[in-house]
Amino acid sequence: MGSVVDAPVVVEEVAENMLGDKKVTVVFVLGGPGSGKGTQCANIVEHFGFTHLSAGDLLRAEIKSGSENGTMIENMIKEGKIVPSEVTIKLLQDAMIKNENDKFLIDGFPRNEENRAAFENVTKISPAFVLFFDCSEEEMERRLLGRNQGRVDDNIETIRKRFKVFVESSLPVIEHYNAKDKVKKIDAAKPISEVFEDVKAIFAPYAKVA
Ligand SMILES: Nc1ncnc2c1ncn2[C@@H]1O[C@H](COP(=O)(O)OP(=O)(O)O)[C@@H](O)[C@H]1O
Ligand SMILES: Nc1ccn([C@@H]2O[C@H](COP(=O)(O)OP(=O)(O)O)[C@@H](O)[C@H]2O)c(=O)n1
Ligand SMILES: [Mg+2]
Repeated sequence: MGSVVDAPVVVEEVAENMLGDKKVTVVFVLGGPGSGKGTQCANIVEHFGFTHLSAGDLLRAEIKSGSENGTMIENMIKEGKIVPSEVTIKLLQDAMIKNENDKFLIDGFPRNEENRAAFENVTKISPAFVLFFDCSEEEMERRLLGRNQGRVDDNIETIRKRFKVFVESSLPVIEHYNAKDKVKKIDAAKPISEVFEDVKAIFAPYAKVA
């Protein structure tokens, strides 16, 4: 009988950041509700050739499509609660597979530890970095109440609940990545163009080759 020490070690290779046969770059864009994630993602798409995937937009599209999960998602959004990870991850994964780009901004995800761990386990994708828009609740509240997109969750009652969820569930995710030196924090309280100047400096290495 061969000793345990002599036994060949079989290392199972897990291909990191592969989506089918393409290698992808993913940036998580996080920050409280109203911090300007969607606004800045649109700028990044235009200047740096990323594809923007907003978890909230994908969930709202799922409600509109009349999917069997629609009512559950709608109720959770109205309450400011976080939809079960499997639903959101499937939407994000499908969107990345369908798109031929290999650079994605994932906006508003992961919003809690369950989101984060499940995404890592299911996709084996880790973010290149996490862009964190830091903004006071006072300013975010002002922006959300003026957003005027007809959203069922942009009312003061739901906004308060979303702030609480952000502090209790989403900030720990940012802390997790901060401990790995992966967080790039931006002062998001400034005017849109000034915030984008700071964003641009971070994305410079990803500049499109003309
Ligand atoms: N830096 C900023 N200064 C003032 N208003 C902003 C700024 N960034 C975004 N906004 C406005 O605030 C609202 C929320 O922005 P949005 O990008 O939808 O935030 P998020 O996706 O983080 O909730 C929108 O009406 C947007 O036009
Ligand atoms: N990862 C996510 C992202 C959004 N959501 C839900 O979608 C709502 C709106 O998310 P959003 O990212 O569009 O909101 P903003 O931060 O952009 O204002 C959240 O309050 C959650 O109810 C979720 O459940 N899980
Ligand atoms: Mg948004």
